[in-house]
Amino acid sequence: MHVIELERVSKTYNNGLRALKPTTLSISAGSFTVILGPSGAGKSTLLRIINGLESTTSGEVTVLAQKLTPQNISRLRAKAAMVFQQFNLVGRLNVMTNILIGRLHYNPWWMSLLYLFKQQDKTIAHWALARVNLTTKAWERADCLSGGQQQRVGIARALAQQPKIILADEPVASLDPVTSEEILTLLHKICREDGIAVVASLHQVDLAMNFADRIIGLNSGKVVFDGSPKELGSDRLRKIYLREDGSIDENIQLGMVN
Ligand SMILES: Nc1ncnc2c1ncn2[C@@H]1O[C@H](COP(=O)(O)OP(=O)(O)OP(=O)(O)O)[C@@H](O)[C@H]1O
Repeated sequence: MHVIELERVSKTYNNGLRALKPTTLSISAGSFTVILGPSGAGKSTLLRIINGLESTTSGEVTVLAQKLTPQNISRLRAKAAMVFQQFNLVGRLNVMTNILIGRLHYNPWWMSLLYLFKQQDKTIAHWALARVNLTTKAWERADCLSGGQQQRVGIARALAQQPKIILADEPVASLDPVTSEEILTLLHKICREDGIAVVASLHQVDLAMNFADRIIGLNSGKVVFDGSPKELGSDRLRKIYLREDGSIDENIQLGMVN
């Protein structure tokens, strides 16, 4: 079953920049997909379109078998939770309240204004916190946690939405290599055990190779590779990271793949 389907979806920003060329692809339930590509390739644009945070210029987005429309966007957004590079926590609030923010989709707006939550929301938030192994930090201020712990809270907040999809926009870009590996291990475990499809954009090719079922390579808004890590040889990787002037992004270690 496909949880995400894009049919000739494109995006041109108001300044005329064509961030995504017509793209057709689908994502299977419970799969772990990594989007690779140089800076400015359109990775965030693609993720934000799936979540309805960015409008499309053309084409159709279908999430959980329903075409995205202004009428259903907030309901479907609850099922496609986002995880961000900068965690997007409210630093002055404690961890538990940050996780409960994931439940706001399900409550009336006036409850969210007052940070009021139902008992069921609290039960789900406790479960989500345990899922990321941070139960002992429930009442600490979010901005007192390490980067890795803050990202765990970001993942718990996403889980509190009870999503079918997690869209992670460079979830480890602000973390050291060991913590990055831990966070991706956690996302991978959640994907496998809870059957949640994860779509993550990454800059690290080695992590993509280790964790992805499928890699989508974007270059200048165009899908230039779509396959398993095994199929990603150095020639294909070069194609993903090729700049318009013919040079290759120097941060990419082409030796990582055969
Ligand atoms: N709101 C916007 N208005 C105009 N141009 C934008 C906007 N958002 C992104 N862009 C441009 O669209 C292109 C794709 O941006 P996007 O953020 O999707 O790339 P990315 O692959 O996620 O890059 P990075 O790895 O640096 O985050 C870039 O050239 C960017 O400057």
